[in-house]
Amino acid sequence: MFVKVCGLSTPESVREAVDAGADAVGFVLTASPRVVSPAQVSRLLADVPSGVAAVGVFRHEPLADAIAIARAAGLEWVQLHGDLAPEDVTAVHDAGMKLIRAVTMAAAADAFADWGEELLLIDAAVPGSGEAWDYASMVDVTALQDRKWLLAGGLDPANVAQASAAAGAWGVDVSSGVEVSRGVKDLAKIRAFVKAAKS
Ligand SMILES: O=C(O)c1ccccc1N[C@@H]1O[C@H](COP(=O)(O)O)[C@@H](O)[C@H]1O
Repeated sequence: MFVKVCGLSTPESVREAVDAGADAVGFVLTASPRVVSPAQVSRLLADVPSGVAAVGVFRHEPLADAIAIARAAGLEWVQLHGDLAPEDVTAVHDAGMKLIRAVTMAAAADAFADWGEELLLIDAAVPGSGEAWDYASMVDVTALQDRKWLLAGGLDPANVAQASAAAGAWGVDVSSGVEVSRGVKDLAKIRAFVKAAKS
């Protein structure tokens, strides 16, 4: 199970996620209680080994701005929430970056199709809200069969194993469920989440 831990803003939380076995770490570069600056991300990357994907998270920014900000931060991955078109996937790749394309669980069926992105992420209606949803509703979506896709929204150490199995997800992504309060990560929960997801 691929595990991404998102909304990291301190060296301690980055090190905990990496040591626990996370496959990807996320840095929020858009309006959020978890927002970090590109300069902060550059410093946090010192604790991310080459085998772990470091992802810049954006929502509603113009694509060119997101790419420029991610590049300034030293990131090779972007996670884009908001309205995207298939051409945007090409534009991210043309910029030499990899893409997590984020859609909500209520998106039109076409949004679940393979547009060529590295990973698809299926989230609650409001990203980063900690809101759980009907994960099992994804298990029969034909477009997701044999796809690399991440489940997100309302996951935590207690529900991640059951939720990912119910959805048929290839991986998971978490933010709120590993926090002690909004925007403040709980190191023990990060470790417990990765362990539960990979168990
Ligand atoms: O975490 C945020 O604040 C955020 C803001 C804007 C876009 C995406 C954001 N995070 C993503 O939301 C989910 C985590 O949701 P939850 O908090 O665990 O319910 C994950 O995909 C994050 O990358």
